[in-house]
Amino acid sequence: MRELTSAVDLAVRRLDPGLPLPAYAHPGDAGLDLRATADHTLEPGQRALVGTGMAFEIPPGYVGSVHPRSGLAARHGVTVLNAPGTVDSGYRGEVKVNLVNLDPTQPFHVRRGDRVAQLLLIPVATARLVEVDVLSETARGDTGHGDSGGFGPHGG
Ligand SMILES: O=c1ccn([C@H]2C[C@H](O)[C@@H](COP(=O)(O)OP(=O)(O)OP(=O)(O)O)O2)c(=O)[nH]1
Ligand SMILES: [Mg+2]
Repeated sequence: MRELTSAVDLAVRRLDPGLPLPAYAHPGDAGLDLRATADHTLEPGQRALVGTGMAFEIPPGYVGSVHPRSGLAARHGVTVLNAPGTVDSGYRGEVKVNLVNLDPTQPFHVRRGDRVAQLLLIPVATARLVEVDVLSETARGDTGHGDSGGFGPHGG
């Protein structure tokens, strides 16, 4: 893979100096892996707000997006309850991960230092609302929620 040609500066404060900075596991990865500051046991169906020990200064025009790790979901049924979590650019507190164990039978053990989620830095527009009486016409109009067909090879 070619070297990164562009990256956005992201200020980070380590509230827990014992943990490494969040990092991309591979060049080209979209998410910085976030680690847990403490041990947690999640019984089936249980959730926990897991500290990451990191506070960020998300640049204006961006949002920090807290995503699940697909390996945790596939192997253990563990995901981020509010996925994707929204870290506002004005937020200066510790980023926390609302981790939930959806496995019906197996408890899940988080250990300090485990990578529990990933943070994506995503451009986001701020809307300036313009109230109107009529919206512009389109081919779709107001159809949605499956109006174009269901699932399956033939569109259902
Ligand atoms: O997964 C997440 C989601 C949010 N936050 C922090 C950063 C974010 O800026 C703040 C508020 O999040 P959000 O707007 O999603 O929550 P809310 O329920 O609307 O709370 P508030 O009224 O404080 O905005 O909480 C996290 O640390 N992790
Ligand atoms: Mg909010």
